[in-house]
Amino acid sequence: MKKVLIAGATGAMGQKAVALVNSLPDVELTAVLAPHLTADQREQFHLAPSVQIFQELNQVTPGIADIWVDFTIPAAVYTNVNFAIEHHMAPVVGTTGLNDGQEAELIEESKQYQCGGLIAPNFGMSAVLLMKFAKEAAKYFPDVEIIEMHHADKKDAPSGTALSTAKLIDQVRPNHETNPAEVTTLDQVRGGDYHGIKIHSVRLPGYIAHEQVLFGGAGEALTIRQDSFDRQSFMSGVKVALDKVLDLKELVIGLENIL
Ligand SMILES: NC(=O)C1=CN([C@@H]2O[C@H](COP(=O)(O)OP(=O)(O)OC[C@H]3O[C@@H](n4cnc5c(N)ncnc54)[C@H](OP(=O)(O)O)[C@@H]3O)[C@@H](O)[C@H]2O)C=CC1
Ligand SMILES: O=C(O)C1=N[C@H](C(=O)O)C[C@H](O)C1
Repeated sequence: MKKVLIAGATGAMGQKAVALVNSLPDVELTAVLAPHLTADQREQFHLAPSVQIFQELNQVTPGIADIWVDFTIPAAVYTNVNFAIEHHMAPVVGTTGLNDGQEAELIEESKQYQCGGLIAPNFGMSAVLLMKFAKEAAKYFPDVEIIEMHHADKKDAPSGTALSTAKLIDQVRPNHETNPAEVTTLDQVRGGDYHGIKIHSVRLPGYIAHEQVLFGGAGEALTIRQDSFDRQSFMSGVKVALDKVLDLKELVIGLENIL
């Protein structure tokens, strides 16, 4: 039986992850890390009496879990994953906000501690495929912009998925010309800029998680879009990660690399 700790267990994604782990025969939820969770809220968050509740990272008992699932906040994820690796808990990370330098450090650390893990900016199959298709299309359409649309409570912008999409496109797209005569009359109206790829972040109630990649060419355009209408859709990817993470030799970035 694989033992699992869920960090962020009371959040929108954490609650889905608790339900997933509770439903699987070969994994056991042994602990949660949740800053404001108290013992009298166990039932509300579907936590068995055996599940240890930790409100602070430094209270977490080494050996309490084999796998560390993280759906927390950008400000906490680096410290959490660092702690998980140092205590031989294989991280399965959905939390966004790690920068390239932090990811590189965590990969090195995972090698040093011989602790495999996965960081997936998106556990949904539609987003994984969108990124793959966008990378392919960018070889032929160097002019591209990304629009990501999320629920109004999302704490970070751009989304981790949009940033990953831009990085994948940047790896393959040929040089392209931007319009040198462009004038803007409103601050940041052209969106954020990742190596010349514009990213536009929309935050609205009613939305969950959606992304469009728009490619423009001479007399034609290609639009690739994915929609996550329900957070349950991310759980098939989390399940794959739970199945495979203990076999990984180091920290891997991207669900597509373990499918
Ligand atoms: N990879 C993927 O497929 C997906 C990734 N995400 C990402 O997952 C993350 C969480 O999203 P979501 O569930 O919607 O966010 P929520 O705001 O609903 O949940 C965040 C949770 O983290 C908890 N938390 C805050 N600080 C800490 C800490 N230091 N240690 C442990 N827990 C902490 C919060 O507790 P409290 O409220 O008590 O402060 C809350 O329960 C985001 O980064 C989001 O982008 C989201 C969807 C899919
Ligand atoms: O905060 C969210 O909701 C999501 N976050 C991830 C991201 O930033 O890409 C994944 C998905 O878009 C949902």
